[in-house]
Amino acid sequence: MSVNIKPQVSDNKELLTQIKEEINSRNVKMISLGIPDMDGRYKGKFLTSDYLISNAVKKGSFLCDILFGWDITDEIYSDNGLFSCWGNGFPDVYIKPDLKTFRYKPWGQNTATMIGDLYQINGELVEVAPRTVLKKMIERSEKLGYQFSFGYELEFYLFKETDQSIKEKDYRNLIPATSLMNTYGLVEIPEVQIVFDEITEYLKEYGIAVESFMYEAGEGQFEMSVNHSDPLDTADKVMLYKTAIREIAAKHGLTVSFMAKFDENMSGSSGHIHQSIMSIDSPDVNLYWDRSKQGMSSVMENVIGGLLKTLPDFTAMYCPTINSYSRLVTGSWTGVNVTWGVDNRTTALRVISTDSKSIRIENRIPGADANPYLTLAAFMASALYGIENEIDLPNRTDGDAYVQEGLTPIPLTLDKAIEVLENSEVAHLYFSEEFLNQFIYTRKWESEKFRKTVTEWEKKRYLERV
Ligand SMILES: NC(=O)CC[C@H](N)C(=O)O
Repeated sequence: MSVNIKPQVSDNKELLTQIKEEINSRNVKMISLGIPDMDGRYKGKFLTSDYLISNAVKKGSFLCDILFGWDITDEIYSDNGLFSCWGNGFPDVYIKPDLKTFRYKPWGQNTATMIGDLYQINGELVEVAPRTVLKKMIERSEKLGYQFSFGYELEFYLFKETDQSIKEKDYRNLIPATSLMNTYGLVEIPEVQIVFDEITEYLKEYGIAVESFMYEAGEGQFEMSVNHSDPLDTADKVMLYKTAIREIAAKHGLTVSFMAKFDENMSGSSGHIHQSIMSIDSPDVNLYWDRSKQGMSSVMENVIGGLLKTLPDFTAMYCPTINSYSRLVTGSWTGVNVTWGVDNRTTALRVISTDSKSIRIENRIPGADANPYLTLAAFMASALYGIENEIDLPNRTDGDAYVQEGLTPIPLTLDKAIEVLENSEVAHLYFSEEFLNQFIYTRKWESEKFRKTVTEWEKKRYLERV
């Protein structure tokens, strides 16, 4: 929830009054109203504040359902059986704003943002929309009495480039914002510091708390985390955070990349997820802590059991692009096998069991390129599966998980990950058929596009040799 809106208010009438006050006092002219698409990107329309208040808050804002009919480059999918396709004539759907998400945009041109839910004209929620998918998973967890809490770490690269210069250079020889590898370095570089001062200041006013930033293990790579919150709020924040950093960096002539592995010689960009579970009845009690043991509870053991059992099933959601898999390599600080450990950064799951409040599980598989609504839904499905079936705690891995024998690898290509997801019983128990079909189709499409591509690597390797 935005800091602009008083958090305790849940009544729509009162929220609307506050939004009107914000619009007037800050002279907001345009409001971007959007939803996450299948890749977790913020898509929708800019509405005038007058139109939003007089019309769209009640009736929603209409747009073509093509948002789920094309890929990341806006190329239209060819299957006429999809939710959105030529065969259906691309009808309208509408976004109904979630009033709690209103945020004044301090770096904008008298603008604010809102996120909504996507409905069909008949009033039904769009089943394939990622925010619908996550909301349904939340409903399911709440019915069982669980309130999930998530924090999100994101790594990204900053380049001294614009969209135009990157195109002109044909994506080669991009200049990083810092050209020295200096992980955890505390040397202040004024031109970088200014950007991060602005980002943290603006994000704070925007209602997205960021505690720190650091130089990561790549030239021009940084890490900045989104503080923990409930699943929907976290996913909303991650989507807006990515958009915000992109916009603020662009003001300084910089381009941000959340690609999982932009260069094989540089560190990958992760989207590590930190997670714990509270009881709905006592939201301050972390159910992962067992007081009598001064450590991990049986709920936490079951969750780890469920997560490990289904890590391969959901790898396609944690690593959704062709490029995601170039990040998953030995020694890259990411998990590559189905393992858990205590404060072990070589395993897929890292248990952080400091104290009764902050005991949690870090999932180190997801990349920064993943859709946060789907990574959180997948995480929740695995956790609920573990709890509902009382899955035993698997053996823990100590030491270097990259070199130990007998460990099961997670799927290491998109094709493999799609195949496992398609055959997953658990996925079909926790996600709707309509969503799974759409998601799997879109990932197969990515894979097929790549299969037909001749890469630079292939040319350099084979051209005059074979
Ligand atoms: N902060 C870290 O642990 C490094 C993570 C690593 N860059 C990854 O891609 O997973």
